[in-house]
Amino acid sequence: MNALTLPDIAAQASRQALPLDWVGMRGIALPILIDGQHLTATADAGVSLDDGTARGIHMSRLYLALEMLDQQPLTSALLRNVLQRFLDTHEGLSKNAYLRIHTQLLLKRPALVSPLAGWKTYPVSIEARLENQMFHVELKIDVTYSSTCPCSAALARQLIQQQFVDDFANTPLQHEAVLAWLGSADGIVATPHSQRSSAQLHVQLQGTDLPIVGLINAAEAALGTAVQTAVKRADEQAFALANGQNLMFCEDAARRLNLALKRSDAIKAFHLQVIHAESLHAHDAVAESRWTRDFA
Ligand SMILES: Nc1nc2c(ncn2[C@@H]2O[C@H](COP(=O)(O)OP(=O)(O)OP(=O)(O)O)[C@@H](O)[C@H]2O)c(=O)[nH]1
Repeated sequence: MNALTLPDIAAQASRQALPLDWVGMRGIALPILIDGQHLTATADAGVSLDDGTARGIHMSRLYLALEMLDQQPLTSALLRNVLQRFLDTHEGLSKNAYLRIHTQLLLKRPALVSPLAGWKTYPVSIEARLENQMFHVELKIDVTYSSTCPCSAALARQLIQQQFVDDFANTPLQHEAVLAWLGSADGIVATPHSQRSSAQLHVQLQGTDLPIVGLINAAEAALGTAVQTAVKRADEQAFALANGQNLMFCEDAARRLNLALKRSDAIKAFHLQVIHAESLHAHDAVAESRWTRDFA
């Protein structure tokens, strides 16, 4: 063997002629560009190995194709080009190509009342595949919000009523006295429980849009109680009002999100899950909803 000739094991014939569904690399570090921001991401890149007699795929070719994602804004068209490069560099070996990108989107969110703002992260996964020449893109996005239990709120209100009856029994009602009572600890003898909650949105996209920020905004608007960033007392009071006006079981949250996602023309189908990390229980309350657009 010539000293300059490197052994190429991948080009050898496989001892067992067997096609494989997915072969590639997981957890490749990568900068990507979304919404004008350079974000740190990891990518899982792979192809099917349809030629069962080939020993292996060419990992370096997939790795190098990912360079296309460095500089250009992430779009559906760019994802498709990367997948096509995977296949072009594996001609005769692979029919299907796969790419998953995991990142944390950073969005600056204004306070509810005060002129402040702060940053919030949203875990996002983008999954693209070119299968039998059909291109598919899916998004997974986590949105965190607050949920106050409507049952607990009703029970608390009943206790407040009872306290009112006790404190004002046989007393002529006077506006000033009632107002003072409402502002005292006796006026709010019980409080409903609320919890930090999370919505996990998994959507299949149609068309050319990659509406990551739009979907997050739509989900937060539908819930009405997104967790906050910078908070002064005026913001906390507005948040208390938002929670009071948006009392939610996990079922309510799932239904609100279902209706909001259906309104997006970019979505072909979705599966959503909401998780209320209960403060009443040591376990979580969970609801799921699926939907597929009817093209009939
Ligand atoms: N197929 C395969 N390659 C692996 C694996 N683990 C590490 N590699 C290495 O990935 C490296 C890159 O493979 P190739 O893309 O075939 O490299 P190459 O032959 O120099 O590149 P080309 O000339 O484009 O084929 C090789 O050094 C492999 O040994 C594995 O499990 N499967």
